[in-house]
Amino acid sequence: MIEIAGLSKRYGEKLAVDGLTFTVRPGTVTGFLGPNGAGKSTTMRMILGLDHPTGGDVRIDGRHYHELADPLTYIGALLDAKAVHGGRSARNHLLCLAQSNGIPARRVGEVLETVGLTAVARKKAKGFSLGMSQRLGIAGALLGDPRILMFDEPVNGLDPEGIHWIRGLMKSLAAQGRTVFVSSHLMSEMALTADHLVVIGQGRLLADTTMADFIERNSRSWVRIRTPDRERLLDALHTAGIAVVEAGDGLLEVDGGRPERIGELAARHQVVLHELSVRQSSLEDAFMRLTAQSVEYHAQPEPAGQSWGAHRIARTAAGPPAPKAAPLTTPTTPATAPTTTPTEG
Ligand SMILES: Nc1ncnc2c1ncn2[C@@H]1O[C@H](COP(=O)(O)OP(=O)(O)OP(=O)(O)O)[C@@H](O)[C@H]1O
Repeated sequence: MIEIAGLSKRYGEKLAVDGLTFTVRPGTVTGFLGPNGAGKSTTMRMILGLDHPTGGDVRIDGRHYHELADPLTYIGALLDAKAVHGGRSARNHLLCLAQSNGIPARRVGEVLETVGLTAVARKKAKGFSLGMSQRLGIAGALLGDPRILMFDEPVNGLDPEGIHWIRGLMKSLAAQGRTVFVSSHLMSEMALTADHLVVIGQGRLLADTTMADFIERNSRSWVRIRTPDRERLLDALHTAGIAVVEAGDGLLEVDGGRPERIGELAARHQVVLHELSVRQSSLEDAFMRLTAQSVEYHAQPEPAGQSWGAHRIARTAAGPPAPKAAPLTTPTTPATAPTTTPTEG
């Protein structure tokens, strides 16, 4: 277990980590998400005692990192895949780590096998691709057979087979009851791997919740309609008490995922439909909404409005709700209230 309490880190004027409190528990993969510069790596460095906190506390199974004898046997980490002496072979690099942590040399062969580097074990690390270096870093993390594993952006540089492999590895480590803490800035990646999510932005905690809860709160669907009989359909929808928004390009949208009622209503009023489709918001969109205020480096202005930024049609009695980002901090227990409000009877 990793316990983080009121953790802060200041670099001069920059408050990189700002009062973070959360716990990473065993038996699950916990995804650590945040946009670039959010403070993920700084937090991970403080967990490993590589950076000194300005305030707060980090404990690994109840102890500070520097209090751990043979720390690699408690917590294994991959922070920077290229932080390896390039002149050493993969095998020698791991042997040095093993010797300094009281780990038997036979583990070196085992972890090289696990990460698929046996064939290049005697090659110098400086010749490794980023993907091979990631695998070597993961081998180093696994070396001491630790109960806690921490990976900073582990899929970086891996090919699709490698990405598939690392997902499986993380899940199997968690299934063995280990604590697995993995950072990413890709929600879509975490959705496939993590059971729990800790989201930060500009060093602050934005969400600490289960993946299932995040999906339940943020999975929205709506019905998209294209019709040449726009006015007649609007009248019919209005009379039926169904709220609708105009989404530009002549498109109409109704919150919720029940196209049957709209299709039947259109048929009753002899309205021609050119499109009636159910659309689903992506978790990546939800993550971007959650962190929108805390993105440090914008490559370009905010993208032109998703449909829900579209203006509501004045004649509707009650339009569908604006999208809700997850609350600033969410409980670890599943939520009961869905974010989508039904718009029709
Ligand atoms: N040694 C340092 N000196 C000064 N500022 C630093 C230092 N390390 C990190 N920072 C700053 O602290 C903030 C958090 O950086 P950090 O690398 O922890 O973010 P991150 O979430 O890991 O980002 P990324 O996803 O881009 O790796 C950034 O603004 C960064 O510029």
